[in-house]
Amino acid sequence: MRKPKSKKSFFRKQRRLSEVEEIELLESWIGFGKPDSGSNPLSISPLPSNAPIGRIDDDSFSSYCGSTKFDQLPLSNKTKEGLNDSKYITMTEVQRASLPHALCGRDLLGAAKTGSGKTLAFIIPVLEKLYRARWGPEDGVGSIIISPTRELACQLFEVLRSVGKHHGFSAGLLIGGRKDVDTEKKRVNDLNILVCTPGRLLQHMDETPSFDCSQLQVLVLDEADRILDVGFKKAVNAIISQLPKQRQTLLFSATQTKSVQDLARLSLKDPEYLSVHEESVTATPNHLLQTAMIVTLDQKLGMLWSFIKAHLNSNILVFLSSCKQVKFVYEAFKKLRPGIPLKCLHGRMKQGKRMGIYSQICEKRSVLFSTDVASRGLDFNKAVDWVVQVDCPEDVASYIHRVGRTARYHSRGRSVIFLMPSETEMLVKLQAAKIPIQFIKANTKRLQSVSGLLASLLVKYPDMQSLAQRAFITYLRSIYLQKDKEVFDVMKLPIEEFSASLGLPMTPKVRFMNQKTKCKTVPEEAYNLLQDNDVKDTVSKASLLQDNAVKDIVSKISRENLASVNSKEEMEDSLLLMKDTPVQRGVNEDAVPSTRNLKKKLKINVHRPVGTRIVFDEEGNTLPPLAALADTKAGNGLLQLDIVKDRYEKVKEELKQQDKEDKRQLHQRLRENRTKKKLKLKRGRAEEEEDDEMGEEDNSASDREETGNRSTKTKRSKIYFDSDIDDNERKEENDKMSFGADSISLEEQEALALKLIWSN
Ligand SMILES: Nc1ncnc2c1ncn2[C@@H]1O[C@H](COP(=O)(O)OP(=O)(O)OP(=O)(O)O)[C@@H](O)[C@H]1O
Repeated sequence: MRKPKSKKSFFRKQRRLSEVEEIELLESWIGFGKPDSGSNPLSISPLPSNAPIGRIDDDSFSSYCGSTKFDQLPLSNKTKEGLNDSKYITMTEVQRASLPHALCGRDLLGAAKTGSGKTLAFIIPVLEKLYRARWGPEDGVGSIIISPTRELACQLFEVLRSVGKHHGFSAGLLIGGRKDVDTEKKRVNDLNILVCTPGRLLQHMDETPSFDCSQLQVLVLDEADRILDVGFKKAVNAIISQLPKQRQTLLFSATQTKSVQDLARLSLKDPEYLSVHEESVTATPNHLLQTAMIVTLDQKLGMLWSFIKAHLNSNILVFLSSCKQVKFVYEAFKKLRPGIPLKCLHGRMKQGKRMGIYSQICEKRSVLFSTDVASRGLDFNKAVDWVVQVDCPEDVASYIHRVGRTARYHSRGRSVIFLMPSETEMLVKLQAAKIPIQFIKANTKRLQSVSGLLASLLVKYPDMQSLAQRAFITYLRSIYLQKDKEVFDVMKLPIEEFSASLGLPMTPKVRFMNQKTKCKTVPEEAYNLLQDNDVKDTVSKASLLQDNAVKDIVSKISRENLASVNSKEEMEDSLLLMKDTPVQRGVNEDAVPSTRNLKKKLKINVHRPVGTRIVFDEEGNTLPPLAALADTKAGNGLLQLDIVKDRYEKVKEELKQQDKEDKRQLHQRLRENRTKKKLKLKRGRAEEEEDDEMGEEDNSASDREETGNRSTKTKRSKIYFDSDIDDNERKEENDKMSFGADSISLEEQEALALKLIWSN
């Protein structure tokens, strides 16, 4: 709802200085007209008397373009002091390129690699613009900085606080997940700079009566392409419709949008497009060493576990595709105790906890399991050594942002992505986007399988079983919902093996997957073409076909196009081997990490008897081998295996029954709860009506309170989604709302309505 224009604008006009006064003011604090030709090699030309406030003429503009240090720019002393205190002396490339334009008041689209210092490129102009306009508390909101996630908003707020600490502006952090909305509502209009997520900002625009942005001077969208993305489309359109058109707009991201439609929504005025690293050989930071491995879905967790065990002294950021997967892997690995602190971060966590995790990861060696909530903008104090992408990102932009959490500013970093054989098309896309990746193989001697351990955990901790089931379903759903069908095909996934790899005794039903189409993925003729009987016995049909797909894709990638990477020795690692890199050597089919070989070598132990005791050493290693299977190697192996299989089947059956019973009980409980809630609501309304009749003579204060309460009771509150609950989860919520398995049937609803009528 657009509010009527306040009287403030009128007073502000009255307060505005004459042009001459403005120029004098500028001169007094930025030293125009007094070039220090002695110490400063780049003397600053005086501002012409007719230059509008906040703009630099063409001559002086070009001299600023050559500046390399912040103190060579016409910045206020307060900003300069703030920069000095924060140890920002020399400008980065993106700052050098964008600051002169932004200080001229131009609209900007800035694109530069991750970790290249884009934050200061918009924080400084925000401070300067308001300073030049002599913004004060009574002027209200002068600048809005929008970030797609809460953590990033907090980080931006901290940078603003440290660089702007000598200024007198008030700034506020408006993000979801905070309960004190009412306090925020009272104070939001006194703030000059808002750092916020789209959901919370829109909530204030809609619900806070005094909220006024009509005087806005600068709008900043950090991670602009994400904010202009479909996920935020409605919220952003609603926000922009309430902002004045006369403003400066700054858009920054490592993967900038050029979509005319997107930009039209922002009504940019003759914007400058600065793509700082467009000429660069790579789209990712130069100090980042990127690798890829072919890992089948059922081997992912074993590979991740082995990776963590091989890098116990590193800070590792692990990306998974959904909150539920993060929860499961985090809980399971925590119980298996790898010997390094584990943390998790996802959109479903309480805000306080999320912030705690974020600051902890900046300090210690640890492993952080996260959804894409941590993929954009977060700096982690340059502390991340490794980025591991267990699940493939949705697109190239996502990949760039994820790996960009390491190798920030001048620091080094490494990354590895686990690609399933069916996802190798992603490599072609990454290569086309100038991302240099080396293929690596795992050192099979160091690989440890965890599926057996997980199966035991699931028996020991029943809660873990539902976590595993949900992780399984949400993963498949996330693949199913992916837009890029060239890369993501849920029908190509080895579902049974995946389920077993999570330790599940049986494969959960996946409603959205049609079994018939599933069979189509592996045509019988294609399988028969493979003559190797030995292989036929041991390897699933699906993985064989996927092997061929890998080879096809790898052959597409030409050696010449790959940018040079650091020496092999540097990358040789105890777990990751660089020796056979088919991408670099050209096509060598033998060198392609075959799922067949991996499968043999990994020996995933899905048939280990459930409930077998696991013994750990002090580092969290399991003490091998598990007795039952060790015996199979001995003479009585077959007999032992039969016993184990029998027991496994029995437990499987028991769990199946238990599962059915649990589901039945859960449904019953949900039904009861709903009935209770409805009855309670009904009773509450009846009481209120009674109170109304009795309390007609109450004083006005209590009347007001009553009206307020009632309005909150009857008002259907709007849901402001925060960005950082991942899209899949959101879709899932919607699914639940519309087709929820637990929703009551029509008959039940009718019965319930009758019950309510009779109870009156
Ligand atoms: N001029 C500078 N001098 C020294 N350090 C700097 C400078 N500018 C930025 N940095 C540091 O570089 C790191 C990355 O900066 P920043 O977070 O702004 O990068 P970014 O380009 O916004 O990254 P992303 O694309 O991931 O959001 C930060 O730790 C920041 O403190």
